[in-house]
Amino acid sequence: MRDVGIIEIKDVTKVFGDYTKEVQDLLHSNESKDEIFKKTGATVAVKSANMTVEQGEVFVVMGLSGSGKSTLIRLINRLIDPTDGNLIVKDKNVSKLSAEELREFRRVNLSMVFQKFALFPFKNILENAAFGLEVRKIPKKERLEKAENALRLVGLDNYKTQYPDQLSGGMQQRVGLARALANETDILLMDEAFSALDPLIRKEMQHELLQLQKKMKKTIVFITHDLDEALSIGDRIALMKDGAIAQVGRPEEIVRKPADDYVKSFVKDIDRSKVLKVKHIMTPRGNDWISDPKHTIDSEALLYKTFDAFKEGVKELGVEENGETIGVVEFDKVFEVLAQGSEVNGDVG
Ligand SMILES: Nc1ncnc2c1ncn2[C@@H]1O[C@H](COP(=O)(O)OP(=O)(O)OP(=O)(O)O)[C@@H](O)[C@H]1O
Repeated sequence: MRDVGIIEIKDVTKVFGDYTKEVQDLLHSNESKDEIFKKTGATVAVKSANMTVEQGEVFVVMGLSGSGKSTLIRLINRLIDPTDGNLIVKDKNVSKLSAEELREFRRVNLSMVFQKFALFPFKNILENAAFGLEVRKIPKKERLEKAENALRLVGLDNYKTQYPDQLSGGMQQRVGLARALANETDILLMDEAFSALDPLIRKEMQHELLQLQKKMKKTIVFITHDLDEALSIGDRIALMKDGAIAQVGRPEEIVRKPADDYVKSFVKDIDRSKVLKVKHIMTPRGNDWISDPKHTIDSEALLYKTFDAFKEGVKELGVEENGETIGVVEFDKVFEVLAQGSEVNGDVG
């Protein structure tokens, strides 16, 4: 892990409309987005946002419609220019790049996956997956090879000669993912990438993304308005409200230690056993480790999956990742986490 994040968002504000002195003063005096719009006609899409995305993590940006998620992701690849603040991606200040530098920078570093993306009906799956590379004028042989590798990663290599209308919605979305993976960039920006899929397929895609991520170790910024999705795939989550970031934290922090009443209201009705994973509450294997517990569970398993073992009288489970025991989860801890309510800023750890 690097000392600094791969993406650093520093005091970034985006205002649509004129950034007049009046707007700036209202922002400084912490006036609400609605009031600023009423008084000036300017929309505050992102407000003094600060966050750091670490290399190799799945960083989820979550919030209601209009909270500023899409604007934030578009600021990262500078499809939108910030009104104020700095965006540092891989040590480069993206706001300062010339048009030419920006094009090259995006090509090497950033790929984007959208909810809806154009698959060309007259191109087969392989050609569709290679389309991003075609735009970049990569020679045909090379781009088809890369696209084929990417299709293999998403489990679609057997379908490469099919056409989009022969594939299900979930499979089509995988082609979109393959198209982004074929670019071989370190960073993937995913904007509501699974939101158009029906619930079961969506769960499946979330699972596959995490499996892929274990192999690829990309840095993924994933936007969603769905709390379950955020909790299930995010290493960390930023929750946005009216353009501001209300909290950044690991899933269990968001659920157990909401930073304010807004975050608390977001998480209050969730079934913790179905969103928190074993890895979220385990005690990591330390120097004082004596021996592996007899019974084990996968680190990605949801908490309710521990119930059967605990019902049998087992008191603790070894937590496994890639066949290695990385920690332990005790019955008492699971019980404590499921039994307690969340406390705003409370010390519940
Ligand atoms: N091009 C634009 N011009 C003016 N206002 C805009 C523009 N794009 C976004 N906005 C406004 O900025 C705010 C943030 O929008 P944004 O699309 O980033 O939110 P979001 O959280 O991604 O919402 P959704 O989930 O509905 O896509 C909203 O109030 C929106 O109306």
